[in-house]
Amino acid sequence: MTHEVLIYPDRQALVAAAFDLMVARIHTAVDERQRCTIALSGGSTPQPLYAALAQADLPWDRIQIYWGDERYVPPSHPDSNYGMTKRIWLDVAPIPAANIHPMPTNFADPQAAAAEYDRQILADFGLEAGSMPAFDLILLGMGDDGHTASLFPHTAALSVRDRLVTVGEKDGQPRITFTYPLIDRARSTIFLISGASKQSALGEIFAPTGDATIYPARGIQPQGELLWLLDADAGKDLAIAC
Ligand SMILES: O=C1O[C@H](COP(=O)(O)O)[C@@H](O)[C@H](O)[C@H]1O
Repeated sequence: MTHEVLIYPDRQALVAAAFDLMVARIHTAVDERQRCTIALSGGSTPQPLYAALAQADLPWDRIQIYWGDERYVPPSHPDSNYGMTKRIWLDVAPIPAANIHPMPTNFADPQAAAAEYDRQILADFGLEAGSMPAFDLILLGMGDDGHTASLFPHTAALSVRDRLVTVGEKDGQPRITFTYPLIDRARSTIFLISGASKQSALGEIFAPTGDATIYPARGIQPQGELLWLLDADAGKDLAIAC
């Protein structure tokens, strides 16, 4: 399977490439399986991509949208990954409401929220407990510290192998996150990474040896396609290290 690093001159070119790749993966999935299951990242980097997708002519009724991680806040909170995506993309595109599957953040115990999303995904995919579904496309970002989804350095979520979804933690605050095994089952995993602040973590992630508990994005080892899309600011000097 393809594992590739692609470096684009600037953020605009990065977003254009990610848009073309996502549109192509959506059409392939719909042609082959009559639907496309996508898990999205949050944060700032994918926002222009989501704005572009909002205007795209896509088979919206065939697209099922999930999130790979979420901050434990209500959808109306400025930090909500779902809230951001809704405003920029999902409120604009003609996607049926039933095809949008935000992570729950209304349980008193975030573990219960993670368990509920796990259950929902299995039910939506028509699978039994203990199965690991294959998303058609998982979009990932990466923080300056090398975290991806809400798999943060030195946290318990990094060791969870028996569930689809678990509780992550950032600075003592809970997050909900896909686990490594669920991400690794995806048919296509696309990292979207922009900006010079990501250079140092990327250097560690692409070093021949290293520790995924320090740089969690290093632990992503999908059996399907893996594409690292970087802009030149993020990928500076990386071609040498790869
Ligand atoms: O907290 C998060 O951060 C990462 C990276 O975000 P960015 O702002 O540096 O693009 C993101 O991928 C993740 O989904 C989000 O919850």
